[in-house]
Amino acid sequence: MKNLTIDVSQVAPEVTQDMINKEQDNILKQLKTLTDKSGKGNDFLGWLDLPDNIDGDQVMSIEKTAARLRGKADYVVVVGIGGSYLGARAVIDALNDSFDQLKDDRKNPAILYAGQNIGEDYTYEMLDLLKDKSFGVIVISKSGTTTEPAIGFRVLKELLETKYDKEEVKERIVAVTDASKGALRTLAEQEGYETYVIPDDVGGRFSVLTPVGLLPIAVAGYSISELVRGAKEMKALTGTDIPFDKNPAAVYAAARNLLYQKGKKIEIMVNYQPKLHYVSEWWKQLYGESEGKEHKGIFPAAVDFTTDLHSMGQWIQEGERSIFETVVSVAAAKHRVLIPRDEADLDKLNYLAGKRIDEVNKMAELGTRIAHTDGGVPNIKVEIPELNEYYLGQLLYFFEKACGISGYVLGVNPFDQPGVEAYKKNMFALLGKPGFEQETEAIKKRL
Ligand SMILES: O=P(O)(O)OC[C@H]1O[C@H](O)[C@H](O)[C@@H](O)[C@@H]1O
Repeated sequence: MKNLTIDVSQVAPEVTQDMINKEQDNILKQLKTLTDKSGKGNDFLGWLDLPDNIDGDQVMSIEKTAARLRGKADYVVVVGIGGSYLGARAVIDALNDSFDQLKDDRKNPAILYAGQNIGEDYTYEMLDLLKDKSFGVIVISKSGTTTEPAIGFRVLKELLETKYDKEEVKERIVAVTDASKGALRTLAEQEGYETYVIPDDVGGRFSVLTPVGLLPIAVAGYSISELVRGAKEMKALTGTDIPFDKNPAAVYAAARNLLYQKGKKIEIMVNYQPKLHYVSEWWKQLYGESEGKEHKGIFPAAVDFTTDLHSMGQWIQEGERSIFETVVSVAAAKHRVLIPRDEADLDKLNYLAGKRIDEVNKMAELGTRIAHTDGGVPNIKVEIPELNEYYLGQLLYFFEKACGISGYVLGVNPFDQPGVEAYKKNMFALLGKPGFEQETEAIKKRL
């Protein structure tokens, strides 16, 4: 059975294989601190064991709820922000047909997202679409108090209540939140919604393998047991009993921290499959919130290639040399499309006639990698054999594990996000939220 692989052979001259090997002791020490749960933020390490802890009963319960929503609704809106939607969206978009939402013969509901922005037009247009459609809502918030999903849920709940009676509304809403705390928990209990719990010791950005990710993924029609199986395999492949050079998470953490120390302050995640766009978005939150603190941390950025080679390619090739790339590569495409032969050959493409489009994509990938390393952009390559639930499970858990190790190498607590509160405090002060009177007064003086 194939697995995810990592290739760090193209990170020279800044970082050499020898330097990576020399990091071995430090990295394995941080890995042990992580798995022993003896480091910073150790009350948020429940995600480490999720792949082993999810049992058949939990999977069955989630699948049963998913089947109910699938049976009732043509559209299911996932309401959540940050870690409460990015994991689900990463997996669903990676597996969905690119034109899923435009197909009339879909077997599963179209998944829509709300509460991840406060765009009034976005909200209006979603309500306008759904007003005469059959829809359901999965509302997800660990804290249960985040403003964006609270607004998103309030308007969708109101729409559901105008369309259906109380009992039917209950059948169409599922809440995923804290076991006992928060406004969403209180509301769900008052209204009698079905609920799933986000464990206390799992932070939002590490929650894709809890009902936060699993329920929407199951509603979209994908196998959550395969996803968990992949994560479980990656847990074993990144355990403390695995030698450093065979542990992809250890090697990734070592290489990116060495690059950072050499002045490579920005890591660009690269994909060659548009379906992976939201995997990069999920990864950006995972690494950005985990490492960006104490005025330290690699800035996680992302591009979709070859699309962005025609917009950002110039900067990457010849701009400031403060970047490195991590390419997420998928070895095999799911479908075959051959490039046709053309009599006139005006576009001079006949030399490619009969070749698969993926072959061209792969040569673009290889050519870009060589060009970028030649241009002073070190390259890490992470490869999965194909895009399916199992390998996505491996990929997600790999990045989570490496993030924990990497944050410890950097010396920060990778499992908190105190800085996110600053904008919220100002927004509440500006909006005149009760309890923020002093802040309101102070901020008004600055306007
Ligand atoms: O699930 P929630 O409590 O609504 O939080 C949703 C997101 O917003 C917060 O502000 C945090 O920065 C994120 O880490 C979190 O994933």
